[in-house]
Amino acid sequence: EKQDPPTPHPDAVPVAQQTALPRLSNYDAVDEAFAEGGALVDEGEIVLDVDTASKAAAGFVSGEQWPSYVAATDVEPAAFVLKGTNWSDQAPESVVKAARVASQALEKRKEALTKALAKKPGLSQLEKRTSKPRIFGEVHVALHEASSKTKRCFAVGEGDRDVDGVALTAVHAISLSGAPVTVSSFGSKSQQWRAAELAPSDVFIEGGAPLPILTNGRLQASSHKVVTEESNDILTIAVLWYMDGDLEPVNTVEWQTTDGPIIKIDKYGPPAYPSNLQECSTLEARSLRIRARLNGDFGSAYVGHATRPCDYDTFDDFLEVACEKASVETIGRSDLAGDATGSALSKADEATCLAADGARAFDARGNRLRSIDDLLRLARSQPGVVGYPAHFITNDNSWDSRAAADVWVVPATVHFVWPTVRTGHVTRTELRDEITGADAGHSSVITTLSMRPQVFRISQFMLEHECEAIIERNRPRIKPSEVGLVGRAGDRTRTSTNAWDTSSPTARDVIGRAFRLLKIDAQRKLEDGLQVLHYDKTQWYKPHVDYFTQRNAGGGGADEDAFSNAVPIERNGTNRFATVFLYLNDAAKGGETVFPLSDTHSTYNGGRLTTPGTNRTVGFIRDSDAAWVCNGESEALRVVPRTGDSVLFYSQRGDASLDGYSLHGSCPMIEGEKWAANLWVWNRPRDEIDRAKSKARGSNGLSVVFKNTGSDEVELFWADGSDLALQGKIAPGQSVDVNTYASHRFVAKAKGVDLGSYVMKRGMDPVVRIGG
Ligand SMILES: O=C(O)CCC(=O)C(=O)O
Ligand SMILES: [Fe+2]
Repeated sequence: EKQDPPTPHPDAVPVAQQTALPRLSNYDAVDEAFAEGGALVDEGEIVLDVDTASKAAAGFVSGEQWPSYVAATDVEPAAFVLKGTNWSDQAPESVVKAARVASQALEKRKEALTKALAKKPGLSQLEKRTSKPRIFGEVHVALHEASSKTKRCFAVGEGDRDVDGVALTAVHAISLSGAPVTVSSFGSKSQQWRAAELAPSDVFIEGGAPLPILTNGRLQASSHKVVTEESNDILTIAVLWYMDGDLEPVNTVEWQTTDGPIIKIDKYGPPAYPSNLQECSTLEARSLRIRARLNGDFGSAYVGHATRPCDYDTFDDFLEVACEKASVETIGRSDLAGDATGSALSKADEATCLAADGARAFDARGNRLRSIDDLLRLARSQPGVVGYPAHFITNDNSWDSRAAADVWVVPATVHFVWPTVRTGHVTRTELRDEITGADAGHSSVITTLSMRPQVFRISQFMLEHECEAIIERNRPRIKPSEVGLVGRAGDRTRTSTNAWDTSSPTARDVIGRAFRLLKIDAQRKLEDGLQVLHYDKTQWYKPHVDYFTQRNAGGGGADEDAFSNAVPIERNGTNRFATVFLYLNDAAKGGETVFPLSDTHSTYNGGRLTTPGTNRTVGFIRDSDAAWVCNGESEALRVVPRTGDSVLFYSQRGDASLDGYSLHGSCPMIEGEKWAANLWVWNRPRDEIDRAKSKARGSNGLSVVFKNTGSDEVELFWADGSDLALQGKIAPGQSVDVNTYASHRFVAKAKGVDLGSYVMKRGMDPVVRIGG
């Protein structure tokens, strides 16, 4: 389903053309046109004949300057806006009457509309900023000639300085032939078209945008698209009310009055309201494209909006408004979820957009934005059309335009996720710590490798000597890898060996850098420490996901409920969020990190291996497919290890839902050896799993040391039914630690001869001596 472009006003006129717009100088000419044409005006029923309306429109277009209102576009619809304390004295009678009908209809519905609006997301904060409750009225008149197919009327209000306004519009569409017309209105929040049949005295009412959509610095209440018979000219008279900061206005609303000075409205011109910021008083004030990084699939929330930084007095106001608006546009949109389940993004609406709660904003290169000045600097650096950056109004449907934004807002409780933009997209980033200055000068290049799952190569993430230091420290410490909540020796899906490095100085440096890459404040409880991995020839790691599900957290034998808090999208849920995977050497051949479900498959839709499994079978993949994704025929993304590079991928989408597409593994080593390390970073502190882990250990899990007390090398096997799975080789005098379970059985051999069989029991001596 094709999306409408984000906020940009479809009539957005490039600056160069704006100055060419005609201005009306003489209202009398308009009025005369109406009068001469013999407008038929009755109470409650207003009919203009085509000739009258056309003349009026022509009058608008050919005029020069007209005080207290502006004017017309040179393209259809011919439109004008009436505004100011005395506009009703100036407007043609017919327009005044029609506007009054519309406004009265609005008045009748006021209570219901404001109640409905109060329930909408984003308005809960309104009270906080309530200043003096005021309601402004404004009338938009547009003539839609019969010849055009698309007839639109935009009710565009003035920018609300503190951008918390609520707008309501009523449209009175008058068919000039007297036949009923259909008016469709596009709800800026619902993002849906609503249609109504209008008889001449009917008024179509729309509860307007609860949050501002600033278009050219204006509050766009709603846009009305008029659909009618081709042979029918239409005059639309839209009455726009906008309320400043109060949902229950105490004033009586008089549609035809506004307090405050006469304000010149120039539909495409500079804002008519005062701003503390000089920047806002010029046409050069640019909008920024705002998106929330809430849905990760396809790279980003490609629903976004534009706003001008100069319209905000404080950065926190900007953040709150931009974030709530972007969130509202994203949440509940199943079409943005993009996964097999099609489940809408929803839980993230619990996330708050208040800076004080931890909401933040970043530019597209991951730089944290902290002030209006930061925003203005960014806006000034944008090429393109004033008001709308050129790439924002493009028809180009490519991922670039859909997935790009100037500002990425991140509500509190979720994390920044690097915009993927498109495969091959490159960003350079500084990994310096803003506070301590650590890693100054260390910049890396981030290249998008896959949109779904979200995978990036970070080149030059580590220096060569750091890689060497980590290898050398851990070479003597590695032992057969553990998988799962309580490591299960003997899990044959993983044949590499590993060691945990949580504290060496190099490990700490690298972990700090990884947090800076992720834009998360470093915290021990958010990481698992560096896990160093070593693969010898033929060793591999079957594709899996790095996050825990209630199923895999059980560790195959541990309490199934051991870890019940594994749904990160739930309140306080925590799980692995991102993996920063480090390549410590160039693997000679094989050993690529493979992503079987990556969108790099040309047969992605409907092809082999394109579903992320089900909730209970996350990461499920047949052995034959696991082998297939590693051979050349498959187009699965395979990341070739390169010394010092890292691959970053996310196990959670931007709204903190788990992403089954993050399935990945290590292809078997064909030649040489592979040294690598992973850092798993959680979305919230991992206390919960630590508790679950000790509970599991306490019930069924055991930690046992197998010590070779003989003089021959011992091979230790885990007996999986009748299969023997090699766990590792133990040199004479050496030992290995194994995490296992009561009732599991191990077999030791030397030179192919059985030395013994050992059944694990609770309360057993944790040191098992083999041989000698
Ligand atoms: O070795 C690799 O390339 C992947 C390892 C992995 O998936 C992990 O450590 O979780
Ligand atoms: Fe993994």
